[in-house]
Amino acid sequence: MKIGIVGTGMVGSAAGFALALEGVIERLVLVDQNTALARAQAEDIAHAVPFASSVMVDHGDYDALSGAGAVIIAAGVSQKPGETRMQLLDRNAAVFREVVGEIRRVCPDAILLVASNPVDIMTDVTLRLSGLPRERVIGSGTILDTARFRWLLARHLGVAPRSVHAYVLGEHGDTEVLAWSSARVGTVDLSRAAAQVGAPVTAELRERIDTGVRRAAYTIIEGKGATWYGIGAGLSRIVAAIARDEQSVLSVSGRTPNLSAIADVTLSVPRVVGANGIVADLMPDLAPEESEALEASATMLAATAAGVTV
Ligand SMILES: NC(=O)C1=CN([C@@H]2O[C@H](COP(=O)(O)OP(=O)(O)OC[C@H]3O[C@@H](n4cnc5c(N)ncnc54)[C@H](O)[C@@H]3O)[C@@H](O)[C@H]2O)C=CC1
Ligand SMILES: CC(=O)C(=O)O
Repeated sequence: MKIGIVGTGMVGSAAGFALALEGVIERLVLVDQNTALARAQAEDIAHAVPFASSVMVDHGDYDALSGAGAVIIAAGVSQKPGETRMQLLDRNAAVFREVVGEIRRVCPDAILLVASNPVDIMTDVTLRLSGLPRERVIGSGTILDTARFRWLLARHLGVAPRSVHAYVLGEHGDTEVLAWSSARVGTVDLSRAAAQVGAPVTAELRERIDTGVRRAAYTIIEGKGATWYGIGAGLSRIVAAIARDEQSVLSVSGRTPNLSAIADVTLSVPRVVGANGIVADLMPDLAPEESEALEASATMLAATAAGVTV
């Protein structure tokens, strides 16, 4: 599969690097309004290929995306220290009005994979700008928050993150919902598993992990200006699910027609992802307070998206 990346700053280049190492695609094309940057990133990533795979890495203008099966959009501005994701909305919506039209002109059938923030709103904007069916417009959503949740739980429990099955739902942002009640270790309910490995889940631990997940971007941006490795790997994971038609369950953002009382809202729940994009949604059972928090997140996202004219 040929994959395009539009926006080759920290996030786009990290995704490209992860894809080059993973090697599940055949071709990678990098596009940026800063053509010197796209060229340099492509050359640098290409120099990693001989160590890992045989992905063909190029840069180019939009026409070079022709034939791409999926295009990652990581163009636009990112948060400065202290800034929220939502504060990027107007600037990134303006970028997307240009970028989505160009991608659609060249590769009308490509799946669009949105990373730019606020990612749920940008995914909704992309869906409306592109006119694509909902299954072909995917936001990275809470794939990164879910990884952060699993990482912190795994460290506490002393098990591999891959053996922790837990999801973050709703917004990729301040109102996100950690689904503690449906978390499992192997097949065992989290609190019973925690008791069995001698690492109980206390209220203090829940508070610490909740803050660690919800505030991760802020603390990393404070320390190094941006986040890129986690999301780069997450984007590569979503592309792999598409390229290999895996039908893997991933927490990604997409238009959701049937979430409680809200008719149409773009947010994350676990979804089955394969060659055609989002194939099905898999809503976990939630505790009442988690359902309430998810509804609040959805209400905020639906109202914010409705305020953006495309
Ligand atoms: N979804 C997630 O989990 C995450 C999302 N992000 C978001 O990803 C986005 C990119 O972040 P970074 O790579 O750190 O920013 P960056 O500033 O390093 O890169 C953005 C790139 O977009 C390019 N660009 C801007 N306008 C463009 C246009 N009209 N056409 C083509 N290219 C254009 C710029 O030239 C720049 O190279 C931000 O919105 C950031 O908040 C960042 C981390 C995690
Ligand atoms: C920046 C961002 O959205 C994140 O690292 O979660």
